[in-house]
Amino acid sequence: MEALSYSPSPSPCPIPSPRPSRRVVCLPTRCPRSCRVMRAIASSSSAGVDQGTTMKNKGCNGVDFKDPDWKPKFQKDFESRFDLPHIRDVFPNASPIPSTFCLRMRTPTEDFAGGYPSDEKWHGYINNNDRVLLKVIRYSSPTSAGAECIDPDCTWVEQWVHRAGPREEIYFQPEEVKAAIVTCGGLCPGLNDVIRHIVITLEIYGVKKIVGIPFGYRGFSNEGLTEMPLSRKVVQNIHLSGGSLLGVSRGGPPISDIVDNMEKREINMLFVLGGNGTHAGANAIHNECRKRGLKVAVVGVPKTIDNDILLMDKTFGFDTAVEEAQRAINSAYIEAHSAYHGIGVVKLMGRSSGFIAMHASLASGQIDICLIPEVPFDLHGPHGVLRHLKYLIEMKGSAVVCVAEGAGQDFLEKTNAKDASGNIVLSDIGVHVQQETKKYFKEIGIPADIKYIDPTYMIRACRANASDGILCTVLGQNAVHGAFAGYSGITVGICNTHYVYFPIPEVISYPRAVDPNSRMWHRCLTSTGQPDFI
Ligand SMILES: Nc1ncnc2c1ncn2[C@@H]1O[C@H](COP(=O)(O)OP(=O)(O)O)[C@@H](O)[C@H]1O
Ligand SMILES: O=P(O)(O)OC[C@H]1O[C@](O)(COP(=O)(O)O)[C@@H](O)[C@@H]1O
Ligand SMILES: [Mg+2]
Repeated sequence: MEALSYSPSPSPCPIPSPRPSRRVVCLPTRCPRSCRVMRAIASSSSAGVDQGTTMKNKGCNGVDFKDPDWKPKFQKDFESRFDLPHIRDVFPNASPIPSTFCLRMRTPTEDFAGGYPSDEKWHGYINNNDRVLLKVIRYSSPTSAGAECIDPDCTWVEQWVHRAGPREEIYFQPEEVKAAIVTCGGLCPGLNDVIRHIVITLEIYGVKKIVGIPFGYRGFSNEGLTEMPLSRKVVQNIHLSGGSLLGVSRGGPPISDIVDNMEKREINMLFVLGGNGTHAGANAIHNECRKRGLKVAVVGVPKTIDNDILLMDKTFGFDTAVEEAQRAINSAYIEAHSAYHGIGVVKLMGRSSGFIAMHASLASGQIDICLIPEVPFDLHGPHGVLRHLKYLIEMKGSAVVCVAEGAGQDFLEKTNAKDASGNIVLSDIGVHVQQETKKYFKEIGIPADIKYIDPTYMIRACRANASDGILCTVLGQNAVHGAFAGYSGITVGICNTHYVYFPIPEVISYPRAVDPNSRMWHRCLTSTGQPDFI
């Protein structure tokens, strides 16, 4: 094959045409989407930032920046938002007992007779007042790359969240606990690892009654689905395979029915593994339990390979999914590279967030065009994707496109269909890109060999890799610690490499998305060499 000289982009500049820099100028949480993306349009040379009249004086959290005390007020508000709901809020007289969690276990037959591990002191407890910094960069200017500012001057405001871990005092007697685990939504690598570690940790606390709820929230309906007794023995090897031991589902009964069912089964600790929808459900269950005066701890573990949960470094399974996507991308690359004028198209998951596509493209280094829902593009026209594909075929003989499932939905006919959970059923952008590419090359009279690969379910049905396995372990353990500490309506996450608890509403107020002005997206663009497609 003749070697062609290749410059990654038709423009003289290898990086796509300069965009106006975008700054998120308010705290993401609690901001409506319109406000959240309110941005300072600053020319890259401009030191000053025109934040628009709204942001000049009033932030989207309703903060009046003219008020000299806005900062302490903001911090107070932040603290109350991130305060963790606790059993004591409903049962003020609930008194704690010393923790039964101890890592220095003795052989059960000797010192374990009472059901608890050794009573030897283990000084590894978390203090209730321990905190983790949510934001760790002190931006000196709103024009600093990636600056997330609260006020127009980008003032440094410490934002602390609660540290996760075992407490010295607990609010549940282990022998009175009936713990249930439920996995909802789509699959994700690592679900079994989390289940395993929740069960193991519960047993270390001394809990004997542990059950799995089959097939997500549906398992709480009266559909004849029986709960699955869980123990260390049952879960010992479940992490060796993907999927969920308990099964998953979308949809399910109303919240009041779920809580009725929990009451009937006497469940007073519920561990909920799922994404945005599942967490909305978990929070509603938590509120319903409070309304009914039930002493129940509801704790979430965020599960989404889309990585679209707010405030966390990442969610479990994401790394595995990205790694697994490499296989599909590499196959597409080999197919494309081996064919005469070969074009590979790979569709990856990502309903509204393009994290998997972006990270997989970046990791592979084999993608020429990455299309994600957050970045609009034209397929046709002088700046469209197809024109660029022609350029790539002429210049280097092959090309590989990675498209996230939620990208380019405007080009497709809307089905208006929803799945059982109420999520919009998307049309297939991968097939569309494939078909339009075929048509385009036929029209312009250039032969092209287009191969479409859709590894959608393969990347989420696999077993967690080692680093996700460890993440799942820590999250699962911390979920149990949170419940025993008396918290409810919380979820657990990794934040700046530390493990923390968040009140559920703070992490699901909207799906986390790729910022098209982030340095990561720009890194992806430098890797693909793609221009703007608008
Ligand atoms: N707003 C909501 N309130 C209560 N339950 C919800 C809500 N949205 C979704 N659910 C329930 O959560 C479960 C999982 O939701 P789904 O959107 O399918 O997955 P994910 O949790 O991964 O986002 C389903 O059983 C669904 O019925
Ligand atoms: O075919 P299913 O089960 O609806 O799953 C498809 C969906 O799963 C996801 O990967 C993850 O969705 P959830 O977080 O809601 O499970 C989406 O990107 C995708 O649209
Ligand atoms: Mg979801």
